[in-house]
Amino acid sequence: FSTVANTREVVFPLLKTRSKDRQLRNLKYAFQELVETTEFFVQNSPAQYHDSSCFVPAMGAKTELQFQQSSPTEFVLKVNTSENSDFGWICVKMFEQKQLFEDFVDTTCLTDAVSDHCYSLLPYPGFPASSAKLSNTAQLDGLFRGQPFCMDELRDNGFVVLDNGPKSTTSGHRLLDQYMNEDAKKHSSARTDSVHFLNRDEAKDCGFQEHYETLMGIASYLNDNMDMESSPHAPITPATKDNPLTIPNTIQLAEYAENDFYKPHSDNSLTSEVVSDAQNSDRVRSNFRHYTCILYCNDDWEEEDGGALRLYPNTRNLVHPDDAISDGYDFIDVIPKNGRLIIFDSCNIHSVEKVTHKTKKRRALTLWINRPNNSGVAS
Ligand SMILES: O=C(O)CCC(=O)C(=O)O
Ligand SMILES: [Fe+2]
Repeated sequence: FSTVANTREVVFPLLKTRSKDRQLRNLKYAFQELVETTEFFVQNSPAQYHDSSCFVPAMGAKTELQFQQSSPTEFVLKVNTSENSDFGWICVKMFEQKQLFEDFVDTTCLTDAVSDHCYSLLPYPGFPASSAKLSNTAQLDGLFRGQPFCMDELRDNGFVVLDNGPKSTTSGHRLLDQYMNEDAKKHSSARTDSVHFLNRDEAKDCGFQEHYETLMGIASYLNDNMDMESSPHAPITPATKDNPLTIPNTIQLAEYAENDFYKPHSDNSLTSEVVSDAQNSDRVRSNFRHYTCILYCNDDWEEEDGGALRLYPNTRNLVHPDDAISDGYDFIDVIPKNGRLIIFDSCNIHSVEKVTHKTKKRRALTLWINRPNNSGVAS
């Protein structure tokens, strides 16, 4: 798509058909159906209706759309807005109904506009950490008190492993497994596990309420208990009152079966953009994630079963995750034992080594704690 003054457009190549006339007529009907079935769009006036034009009330009456033939081989969606994000939203709405158009035009150009739009949106900043309505603060206190220097460890080393988190049972694991279907499978070259985002009710239904609340409670605990003075060795700046940690409302359930893996990556990578502020030579971060918290739920997992979490503690400034391996950075292997909880700096590179056991499932519940203020994300 291109920008011409205040008109932005998406050009749809017409698919080759025998009946051009019918194709063009059907495209106009498709657009009318889009306008009629999506409240986001409203027809301009009955008189103009046959022009396939409409407006978008949510964006002010001035944002007008036209959908028309622009050449013998192309149809074009024209949007007269100066706002890139308005244009992006319109493409998203059209994408949601793209089956209306698919038989007549190639909609790939829409996919590009939608993904550009999604990447341009700021990540969601999360809810206040104190909004976690906990029924088990005692449990959380116990978790951290069992390891008196865990806050210092987290601050100074960028990770801490706690072994007294809630444990789960085989019958509970079976309930979690119900969420793993073909849709949950990650068909990606970077990772092959299956994932589902569990909300509070789902966690409760499976008997994982304590797991959910423990994970959700960590951010509030860190806000209250972490030493606000930054240590000279600290790889991470701790949260402060001005830059508190926040939480989402779901936790990721991920399952790895035999041969599943997750290649080295950062949960909050550096983008190729460089911060313009001369005082800060860091590049722009891709999201608000500050700490990754993972709680493992596995029946007797052993080292020889594979599936270790391999964490490279001093790699938060690497742009290319594979450099952690090729440049020989130090790493630790964390065996995903039942009830084990790891908290680490989300910027550090880590991987899940290939699961080698033939039948065991490797389950992990992950919560990403955000720090939206002063995060390094470009605004
Ligand atoms: O399950 C793990 O140990 C790590 C998973 C992970 O890196 C992720 O989901 O981003
Ligand atoms: Fe990760």
